[in-house]
Amino acid sequence: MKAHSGEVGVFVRIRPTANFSPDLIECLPDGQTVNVHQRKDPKKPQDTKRDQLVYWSFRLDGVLRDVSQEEVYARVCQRVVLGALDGYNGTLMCFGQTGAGKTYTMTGSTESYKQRGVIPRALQEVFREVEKRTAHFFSVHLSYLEIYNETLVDLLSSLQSSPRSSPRGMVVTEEPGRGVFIRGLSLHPVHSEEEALNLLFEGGLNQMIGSHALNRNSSRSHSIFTLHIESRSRTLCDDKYVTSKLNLVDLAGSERVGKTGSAGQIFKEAMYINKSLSFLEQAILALADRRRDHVPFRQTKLTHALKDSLGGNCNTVLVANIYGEAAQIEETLSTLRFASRMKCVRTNPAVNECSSPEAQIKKLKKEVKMLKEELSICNKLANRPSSMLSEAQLAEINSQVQRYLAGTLEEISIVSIRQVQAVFAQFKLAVHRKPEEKGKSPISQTYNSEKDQSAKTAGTKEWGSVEDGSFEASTASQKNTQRPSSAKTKKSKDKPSQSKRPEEASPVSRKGSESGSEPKLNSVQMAEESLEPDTESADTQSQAPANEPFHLDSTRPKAEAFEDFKVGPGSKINSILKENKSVLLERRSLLRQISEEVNAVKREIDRFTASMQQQRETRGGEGQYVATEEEPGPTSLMQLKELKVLYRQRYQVLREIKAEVNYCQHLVDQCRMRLLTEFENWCEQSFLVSEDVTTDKVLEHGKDNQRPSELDPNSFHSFCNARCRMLKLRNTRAVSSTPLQRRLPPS
Ligand SMILES: Nc1ncnc2c1ncn2[C@@H]1O[C@H](COP(=O)(O)OP(=O)(O)OP(=O)(O)O)[C@@H](O)[C@H]1O
Repeated sequence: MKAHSGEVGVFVRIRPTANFSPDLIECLPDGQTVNVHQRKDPKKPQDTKRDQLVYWSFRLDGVLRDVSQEEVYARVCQRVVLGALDGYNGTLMCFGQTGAGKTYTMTGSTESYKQRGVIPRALQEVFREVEKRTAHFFSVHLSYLEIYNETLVDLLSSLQSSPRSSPRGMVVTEEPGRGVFIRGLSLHPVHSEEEALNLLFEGGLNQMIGSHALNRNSSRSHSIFTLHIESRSRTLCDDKYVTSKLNLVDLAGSERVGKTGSAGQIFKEAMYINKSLSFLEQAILALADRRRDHVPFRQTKLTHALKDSLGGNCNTVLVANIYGEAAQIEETLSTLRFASRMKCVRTNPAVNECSSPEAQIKKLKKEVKMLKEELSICNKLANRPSSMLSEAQLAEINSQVQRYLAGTLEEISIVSIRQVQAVFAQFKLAVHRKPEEKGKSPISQTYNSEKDQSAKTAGTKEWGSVEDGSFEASTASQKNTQRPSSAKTKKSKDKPSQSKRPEEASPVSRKGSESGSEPKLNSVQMAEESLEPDTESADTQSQAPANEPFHLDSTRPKAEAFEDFKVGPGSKINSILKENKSVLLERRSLLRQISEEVNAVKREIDRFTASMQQQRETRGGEGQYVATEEEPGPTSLMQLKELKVLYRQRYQVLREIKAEVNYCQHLVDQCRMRLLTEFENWCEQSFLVSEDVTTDKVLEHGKDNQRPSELDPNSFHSFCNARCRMLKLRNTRAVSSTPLQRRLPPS
C-alpha cells in the first residue's frame, strides 16, 4: 500500500475457514488479484462445466488470506498511521458482510495480545513514534462515535471527563478551517498507549451494553474510532503546527435486506444500513468519477461524518472482509465490487498546516513592536518628530507658525503627520487669539516688551495726536507705526487715532499735510531721546528661558551661543544691524535738533501773539494796533510773519527727518528680526545635529547588538562629541555661506 499516493488503498481479507471454495474464489499468486466464479443460476444444481460459471476478476492492492494480524497492520495500516503523525488525515475502513471479520480486523481479540487488531497496533505505533520524535510536541485526543439507525452515539460519554452532551444531541458540522466534525462528541486527551486502549475498550463495552439495553445488534451499527493528533515543533519558534485525524471505521454488515429475510426492528436496521452503505457507495462512485462536481456526502450521517476522510487530502484505505465459503459468494461478490469501485477514488493527500491564533497574535504583536522601533529609527534619521512631540519641538513649531504668519518664514516644511497636526493647532490658536494678541511672535513679543521697557525707562514720549490742539513727538510712535509689536497693538487699542499711518501720526497735522494749508502752530515737545542700546544680547537672553527649545549642549546657555553667533555666522547681518542703528541714532539726533528749533520758533510766535492779544484787550478790542515803545510795532508784525514762515519751513524739514527716522527704524527692526531668525535656524540645525548623534548611538547599539553598558563609555562619548562637533561645524559653514542682503527692502 502506498501512503500519500493518489488513490485509495484497497485490500481484501478472507476470513479463515475450513470450507474455503477454491472453485469459486481464486487468489492469484501476484497477491493482488482475486477471481470469483459464480454460477449463472445459483438455484440450479451444480454444473460441472466451467462455462456455466460467470467469472469476475478483481485486482486490488493486496489479497490477505491466512495472514496474521501483525502482517495486516503492517501492510494495511502502518503507513496511514505514520502519515497521520506527519499531518496527513488517514482513514481505514472495514467493509463487508456480518461476521466476515471487520471487527476482528479493526479491534481484534481483546483476550489475545497477538490477535489484537489494527486499532491497538495503531495506538502502539502512535505513542512509540511520539516518544521517538522528540523534536516535536504531540497531543493526542480520542473520540469514539457510533452511528446506529442514523443516530449519533458517543461511546465515551460515560467517562467523567467527557463534557455534557448537547441538549440538541450531536450534529455533524462543517466549519471553514476545521473541516467536518461532530459537535457534541467528547474528545479525550490521551498521553499513553494504555490510556488510549482504556478508552477503546471502554467504548467497546459501552457499545455492547447499549446494544443489550436497547435490544439492538452491535453489528448493525457503524463505529468510528478517531485519533486527533496535533504536532508542534519544539525547536522552531513557529506559530505553525500540523493536525491530523486518523479514522478507524468499522462499518455495519453490508448484507442486503432481502437476503436476511428479516422483519420488524431487524428489518428497520437493515434498511438503515442499506441506506447508509448505499449512499456510501454513491459517494464513492461520485468521488471516483472526476466529471462529477457534486458528491452526496450529506445524504446520511455516515457519509457526512466521513466527508473529509474518504478522498480529498486523506490517505484512505479500505479492507474488504469476505467469507471464503461458497454460500456467501453473492455477498462476497458484492463486497468486492464495492472494493473495486473504491479503488477508483483518487486522493490528494496534503499536510494540514495550521496557525494558532495565540501564536499569530503574539507574532503580530512582535511585528508591530518591530515596526514601531523601525519607524522610530527612521524618524530619527530623517529628523522627524517621533511619537510625541516634545515641548521643545512644539515651541519650534509655534515659532515657525508665528514667523510664517509674520511673513519672515516663507514656508513650513512638512516632516510628519504629527507635525502637521501641531502646525494646524497653532494656526487655530492664531485664528482664535484675541485681536490684541495677534501679530505677536515669541521672538517679537519678548523683544518688543524689552524694547518698550527700555524706552519707558529712558522717558521717551510718543508722538501725540492733534486732538487737543497740541501734538507731541516721540520715537516710540515711529516704532509703533512700523512694527507689528505689542506696543503698537496696545497703543492702537487705547488710542485709536494712533493706529493710523506714519504720516497721519506725524507732527504735521492731517489737514495740513493733505491740503497743503498752513499747519496749526503747535509746539513740538521733543523729550530727551535716549539712544537705543545694543539690546540684541539682552533680547536673546530674555528669550532663551521663554523658548528653551535648543541648547547646543548642556553646558552652554543660549545667550552665550548668541554672542558666538554674532561674531561668527551672524557677523554680516550683525554688522548691517549696527550700521543701520548708527544711522538711526544720527537721524534721531537731527530730529531732536530740528524739533527744538521748531519749538523755539513756536515759542517766539506765541510770545508775539500773546502780546498782540494783550494790546487788543487793553484798547477794548477796537481800532488799529499801534505799537508802543514797549510793544513791537509794524516791524514786529513783519518779524511775526517771518517767524511763521520759518516755522513752516522748519516744520517741513522736521517731517522729512521724521520719515527718515521711521525708515531707519524699520531697517533696524528688520535687521534685528533677520539676525534672530538666522540665529534660531542656526540653533535648530545644531539641535538636529544632536539628534543625529543620538540616532547614531541607537544605530551603533543596534549594529553591534550590545547594551550601552557593554560599550566603552569613554571611547563612545569621545566619538560622539567629535562627531557632534564636526556636524555642527558643517552646518555652521552652510549657514554662514548664505548670502545676505545688505539693505533689506521695506515691507
Ligand atoms: N481473520 C480471522 N482470524 C480469526 N478469526 C476471525 C477472523 N475473522 C473473523 N474471525 C472471527 O469471526 C467472528 C466474527 O468476526 P467479526 O465479529 O469480526 O465479524 P464482523 O464482520 O465484525 O461482524 P459484524 O458485522 O457483526 O460486526 C469472530 O469470532 C472473529 O474472531
